[in-house]
Amino acid sequence: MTKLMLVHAAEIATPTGKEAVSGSAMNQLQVIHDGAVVIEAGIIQAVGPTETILKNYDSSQYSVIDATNQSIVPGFVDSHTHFVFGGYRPDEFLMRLSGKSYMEIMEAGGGIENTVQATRSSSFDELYQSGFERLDEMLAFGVTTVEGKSGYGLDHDNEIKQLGVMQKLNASHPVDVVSTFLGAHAVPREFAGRNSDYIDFLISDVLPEVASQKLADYCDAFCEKGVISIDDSRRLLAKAKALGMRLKLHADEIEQLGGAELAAELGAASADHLLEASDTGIGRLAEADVVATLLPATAFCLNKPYAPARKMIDQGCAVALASDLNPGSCFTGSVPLIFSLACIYMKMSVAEALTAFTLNGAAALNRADRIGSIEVGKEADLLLLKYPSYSYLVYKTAVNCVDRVIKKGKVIKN
Ligand SMILES: N=CN[C@@H](CCC(=O)O)C(=O)O
Ligand SMILES: [Zn+2]
Repeated sequence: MTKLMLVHAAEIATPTGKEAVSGSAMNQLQVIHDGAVVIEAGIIQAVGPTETILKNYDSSQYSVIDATNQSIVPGFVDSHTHFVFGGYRPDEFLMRLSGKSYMEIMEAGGGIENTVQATRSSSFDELYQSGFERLDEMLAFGVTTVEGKSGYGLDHDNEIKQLGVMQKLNASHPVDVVSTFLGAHAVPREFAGRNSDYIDFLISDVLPEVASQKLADYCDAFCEKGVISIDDSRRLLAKAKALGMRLKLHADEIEQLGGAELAAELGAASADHLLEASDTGIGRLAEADVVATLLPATAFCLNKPYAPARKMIDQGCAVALASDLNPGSCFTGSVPLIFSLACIYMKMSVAEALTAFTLNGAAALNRADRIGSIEVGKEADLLLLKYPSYSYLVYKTAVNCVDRVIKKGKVIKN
């Protein structure tokens, strides 16, 4: 049994609780100075001042890490990514730099469809290998749990292939992978102009297998003008819910369609993007306890206005932050970049951003009872930062502050 003790951390900073934290409570962290954490069998046994912990626990029975001059925060939970895919799309990035919009590129046959072709022609092993390397990169930023979506297969076999890759990555990589079925990411060429027929196909030919074989925990749709309509999203997600799956929704990213309202109506775990969410939609998310997952690196890469995080928190929403790592709109999983964007441009406090990237990310994956905070009984997913306070996550601007990563009580990145 691995027994680990971290002592003399300049600061242990964590949100607390077993569910999403909303509104003004997002700003309330528990901060312990000269703190210690006791871990046995991957589970946190005690957290407190080092002096108290050393009185109650015999340190000679533990591997001890001296965290002097360092701070400890929970492992980051990146609750929205598309990290399993074939091929790259740098040409589209350059097209956007010279003025083309994301939707113009997609409508001209590029965008997601490009990655669909490359993913279909990639083998399972190729996707597994590149997925593994991307998880390594995320781990280096302190991400200990990641959500990954299918949605680059858009046919039966290739959607199942992507989900299978994520299942194997979850079993073999130290980072935990939570899978989402995003067959409704776009309408593939074979179904061009027959959007509702494509949703019928997903409902009859793919979704039942995904649900019954437990290939994904969540079902999601890119609910956007010209992609998947509100009605088709509702039909698909209602069916997924009836089959026992939990729901997410790409909502109100580019146009205000009422995606936030739909996510609330269906009781989704999260509504994601929300750059254009209406005031009514924001109110509904707060009422229905749907986590508002914001992806500022995407707004940054697309040069769009950021989601109204301040308004959402002030209106009582639980906000999560995630990367949206994908080969098109946002090819970065940079946690430090996201902290900077959230605090400098979205007016979140560093404490709110930390809550958003840990406990609320965990809540967006229905795992807040197990991960997302440094509390007795939770899995020991912790980060030792190179600096003495969590405020350096923003103060040391856009630079990785993570020194060591502890996953389920084991040091996995030194
Ligand atoms: N908006 C839709 N899906 C992704 C982009 C996927 C892609 O362009 O490949 C997103 O969340 O940003
Ligand atoms: Zn996405």
